[in-house]
Amino acid sequence: MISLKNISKTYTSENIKVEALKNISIEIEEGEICGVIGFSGAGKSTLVRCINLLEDPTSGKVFVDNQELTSLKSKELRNARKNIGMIFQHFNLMKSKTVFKNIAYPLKDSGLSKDQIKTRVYELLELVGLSDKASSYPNHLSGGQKQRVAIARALANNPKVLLCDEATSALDPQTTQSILKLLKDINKKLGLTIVIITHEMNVVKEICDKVAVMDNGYIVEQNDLIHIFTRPKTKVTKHFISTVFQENKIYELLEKDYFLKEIDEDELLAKIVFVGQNTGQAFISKISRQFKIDASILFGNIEIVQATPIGYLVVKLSGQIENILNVEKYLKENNIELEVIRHGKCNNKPTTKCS
Ligand SMILES: Nc1ncnc2c1ncn2[C@@H]1O[C@H](COP(=O)(O)OP(=O)(O)OP(=O)(O)O)[C@@H](O)[C@H]1O
Repeated sequence: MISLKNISKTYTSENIKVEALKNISIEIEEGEICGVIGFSGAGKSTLVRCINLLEDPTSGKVFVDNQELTSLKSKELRNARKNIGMIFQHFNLMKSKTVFKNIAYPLKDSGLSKDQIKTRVYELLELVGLSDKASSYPNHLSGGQKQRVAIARALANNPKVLLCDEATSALDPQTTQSILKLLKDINKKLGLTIVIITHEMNVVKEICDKVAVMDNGYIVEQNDLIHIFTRPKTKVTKHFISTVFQENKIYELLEKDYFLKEIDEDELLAKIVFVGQNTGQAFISKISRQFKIDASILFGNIEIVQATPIGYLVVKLSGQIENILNVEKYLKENNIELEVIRHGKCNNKPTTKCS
């Protein structure tokens, strides 16, 4: 549905050049929800604004619904843009107009009669759960309600794509959940393709099928959600995953706790990540029995990602080095990821693998 091919974008102002996007390519399938995550300044907004050509790429091609937008003249582009709705962090509603008029606004040149517009607006109000707010003004609505109006307005022309630029960043966690649920419902009901820009992995975790991770103008990693969660490759992806599992807090605790910091020669501190069916297996007692090692669970967490449980444990394994290496091998063979945090034999240096 969306295809970006070798997109670069360089901003030039007062002779200063900023390369916001560097040769980016991504394919987003019809009906998919794709999250774009990255730190501030990574290029996320620029990327999403290149999809509807609110920003003109410096080079590269943009295709939406099999149409190359980058080759269109301005009138054709205006028409093509009706296929792409967009919502923003601060809602961008017209304060002096009622909810009804805000939603009706994009329909003004649609050729629909007054009655048809009224029917359409009420349909949209029902879709976003605000049937009783038609005559309210934006200032009398909560943040979540304002974003619902913005969603209704973005969907007025029956677009096939919805772009969401930090759409939940100004909302509290509970309202964020309700807006994400609404987006998921709309995605299912209308088969809408959705691109969500965010800096929160919890948002991605909640509704995305696929994730693109951005850093310094590049997409450094893109994959389906479970893959990103269980086998992140880059440092920046690992950082975002760790925010969900609260990994940083775990490491802080480990640093503070003298006894864990100074583990014995025959001890190993490791992170174990396991997915789906593996979460139900008694692999801790299995490795303990089979390889004659002691295994203590120091921290544990199971997150549900797209209806798939992902388990995360920090364990201390004690035993002979050969046995511990066999444990590593066994877990790998069973598709369970083990990452060494610290090994006693390596003078407690973090993330050092011993053999
Ligand atoms: N209109 C502009 N003129 C010049 N530079 C710009 C412009 N818009 C963005 N930039 C620069 O391009 C880079 C990418 O910005 P962008 O807003 O796309 O990042 P972002 O990941 O969306 O950041 P944030 O999460 O803070 O919104 C930044 O270095 C930014 O300063």
